[in-house]
Order: sequence, then structure tokens, then C-alpha cells
Amino acid sequence: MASSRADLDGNSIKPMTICMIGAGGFIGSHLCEKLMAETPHKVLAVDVYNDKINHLLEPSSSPWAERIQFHRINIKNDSRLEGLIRMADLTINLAAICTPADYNTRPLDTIYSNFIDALPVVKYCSENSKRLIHFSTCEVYGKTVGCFLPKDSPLRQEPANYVLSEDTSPCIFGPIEKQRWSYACAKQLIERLIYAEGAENGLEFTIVRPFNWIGPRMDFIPGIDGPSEGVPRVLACFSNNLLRGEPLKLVDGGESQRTFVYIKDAIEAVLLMIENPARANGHIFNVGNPNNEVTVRQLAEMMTQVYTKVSGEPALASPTIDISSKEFYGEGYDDSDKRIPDMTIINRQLGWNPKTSLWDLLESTLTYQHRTYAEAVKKSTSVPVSS
Ligand SMILES: NC(=O)c1ccc[n+]([C@@H]2O[C@H](COP(=O)([O-])OP(=O)(O)OC[C@H]3O[C@@H](n4cnc5c(N)ncnc54)[C@H](O)[C@@H]3O)[C@@H](O)[C@H]2O)c1
Ligand SMILES: O=c1ccn([C@@H]2O[C@H](COP(=O)(O)OP(=O)(O)O[C@H]3OC[C@](O)(CO)[C@H]3O)[C@@H](O)[C@H]2O)c(=O)[nH]1
Repeated sequence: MASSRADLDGNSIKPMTICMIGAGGFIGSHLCEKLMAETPHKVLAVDVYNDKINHLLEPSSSPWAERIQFHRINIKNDSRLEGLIRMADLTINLAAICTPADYNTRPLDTIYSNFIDALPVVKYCSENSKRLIHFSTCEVYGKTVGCFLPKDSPLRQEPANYVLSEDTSPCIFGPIEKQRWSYACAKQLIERLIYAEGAENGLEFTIVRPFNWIGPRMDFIPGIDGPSEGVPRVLACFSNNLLRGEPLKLVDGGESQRTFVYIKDAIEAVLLMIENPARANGHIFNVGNPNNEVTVRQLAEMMTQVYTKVSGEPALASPTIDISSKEFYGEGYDDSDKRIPDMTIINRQLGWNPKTSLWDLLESTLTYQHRTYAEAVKKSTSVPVSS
């Protein structure tokens, strides 16, 4: 680990203490790994779970044992939170319910988690003059302007109608009965509150809008390390189908488009924000990879090809199957049509660009999924021989 680190302006970076809330999740686990391996910073890791960071917490003889501490705290109701925020130089809040299957089926939990539970974090940072990096989402943009235009309108080709820009794009959600938007709306309101704390009370903040970060340790495989009936995000849904040799389910034909960025590229952007406060404070950053755009159907086809390569198992004759969103997610589901991040601001402020192609990131991720889960899935599906 380098001790003489310099920021983007050539100033040396002092070691800091970071209170990371939601450190036990997908993004948190990669951020903890990066901070331990490449920086001298200390992490107060707050979460209700620690399975994804256990490899960093044990053994106590590891080179970073003194620099990471796990606090099993539910931020809904724990008075220790303010003390941890006070002890830290910077708080990063990742804690959230952020799987679309929950937005329309558990809208109250979703709104509480993404708005109400984040309020004390913002308040403690503001009152104690502590810097905050808050994780929002690309979903705050909702749908694109372009999707309301006729299919053959040339205006659909104008970037202003589909590229999502922090300072200029509107936030377009569906009606209230489409409870899918409970998450985006809660995230938007907490963004507005943080922004207002900055404007009125001088809170030093950065807001991150991740655009479909994917990679190892994302979510769970149903019936293996998560509930059998659980519905994780698309990477884990499709991984589960591939591991079980069943067709990948395309919701409403798989026509929605997404841009996927490799978690390891995205974590580089977060580290730049952490270590360059003068360039990151007061900004909202899109973090995604505009070059990795596919429809969900194309994602399914590419994942099928990559999985065949890394597992050595043949692809199914019919690798995908269509399913309605009502059957897959239930009443109240709706979707973002297209998500291309404008990269101008992050590029200008932090000089960050994503590097990894979709094929390459799927190859390393599906190699991990196969190595981690294939045996367990095989065992769970093998029929016991009766004597
Ligand atoms: N992964 C992405 O592509 C993506 C995209 C958009 C936004 N985000 C945002 O980034 C953040 C992290 O996402 P992730 O993909 O790592 O999700 P994740 O579900 O893997 O991680 C969230 C973590 O927060 C913890 N948590 C939730 N409620 C808590 C509470 N009350 N007290 C303590 N811990 C709590 C969970 O246990 C979990 O470990 C979220 O705010 C999410 O909305 C992620
Ligand atoms: O088996 C499946 C699962 C999903 N789909 C469709 O894939 C699209 C992407 O789904 P997913 O990655 O699960 O979620 P979203 O991109 O819609 O939303 C996330 O984006 C960022 C974040 O804020 C946090 O990660 C979250 O809200 C979608 O069109 C599904 O319908 C499928 O076809 N088959």
C-alpha cells in the first residue's frame, strides 16, 4: 500500500477515517477491498450483514486488520450511528433497498429505506460538519423524453432526448399507482434534501448516480445464498438461470436498454471522489459506461455465449423465454426505457473514464459465478437416490 499518495492536483493525501454505511453490500464490499489494498484509510464498516466482507475482517493477522472495523448496526434504530459519524472524516451512505422486485411489492419499506432512514445520516453529517458521499441512482431520471415521441420521430435520435445529464435532464416518473417509482422518488427527495443542506447549511456533499454497476458478489443466487423465491437484479437472475440450465426470462420482451459498467471501473471513480474533495464536493456524478449499451435481450444472448465459454456447458436450444412484467414482478411494475449517462461532469472534475467492455466484464463475472455457485446448485438440484 502506497503511503505517499497524491490527489489530482498533486497535493499529498492524508489518511482518513471513513464511516461506510452499507459496507456489507455489493458496492460496499468492493470499495472496502480497494481501500484496504491500495490506501492507508481506515473504515468503520456499518451494516446488518458482513458475509461479503468477511474475507477482509479475518484473520486478525491480515495487513489491514487495524484499519477495518465492523459494526453490526441497523441504521433505522441505533443510537451508535451518530458517534461513528463523528469519529469519521467522511461518511459514505450506501444503505438501501435497491432491488426492483421490492419497489412495487414493498413500497413502504422501499420509501422508508431510501428516504426516512437516510435522514439521520444527512442530519448528523450536517450538524457535525462532516463530509457526505451519498449513493443515489440513475433511476432518478426515470424515463427518457424520447420514449414519449412517435417511434419513427427523428427527434428520438437527438441526444438531448435520451442522454441523461445531471444538470439538465428532467426526472420523469410514471403515475403513483405504478409503485415501481417509489424508489426513484425517495432517492430524488433525499438528493434534494442533501442539496438543500449544502445550499442552506454548508454541508459538504457528493451525490453518486450509479448506472447498473455489475460484477462478482452482486445480490444472491436464489435458494443458494438467498431466499428461493427472491428476485435479485438482472445479473443474478440470468446467472441463476444459466447455473440451473433453464431459459433466461425476458421481461416484456427484453426491449429495455441499459448500459452496464464493471464494478472495478466504477470503484476507481468513487476512490477519486473520496481523495479529491475539492473537485467532488457540491457535485452530482453519473457513473456508468455509455459504450456498453445493450437491450436486455442482447444481454441475455451475450451472457449465454460467455457462460458456455467459461463453464464448458452447452447452451440451451431455446436460451430465452418471454414473460410479462405482471407475472414476473407483479402489479405496479414499470420500467426505465433507456439509460445512457452523460460523462461530461465526471470527466471534467475527476478525469475518470470506464475501461472494461461488456464482454470482458461478463467473462470475469461469470467465471466467478460458475466457480462460486456451480457445485452448490448441482447439489441442490440432484435428486436423492432412494434405497
Ligand atoms: N449496484 C448498482 O448498480 C446500483 C445502481 C444504482 C444505485 N445503487 C445504489 O448504491 C447503493 C449500494 O447498492 P448495492 O448494489 O451495493 O446494494 P446492496 O443491497 O448490495 O447493498 C446495500 C447494503 O446496505 C445494507 N443496509 C440496508 N439497509 C440497512 C440498514 N437499515 N442498516 C444497515 N445496513 C443496511 C444492506 O444490508 C446491504 O448490505 C444503494 O444505495 C443503491 O441504491 C446501486
Ligand atoms: O430475469 C430478469 C430480470 C430483469 N429483467 C429486466 O432487466 C432490466 C434490468 O433489471 P435490473 O438490473 O434488475 O434493474 P434496473 O436496471 O431496472 O434497476 C436498477 O438500476 C439501478 C438500481 O437503482 C440499483 O441497482 C436498480 O433500480 C429491466 O428491464 C428488467 O425488467 C429481465 O428481463 N429478466
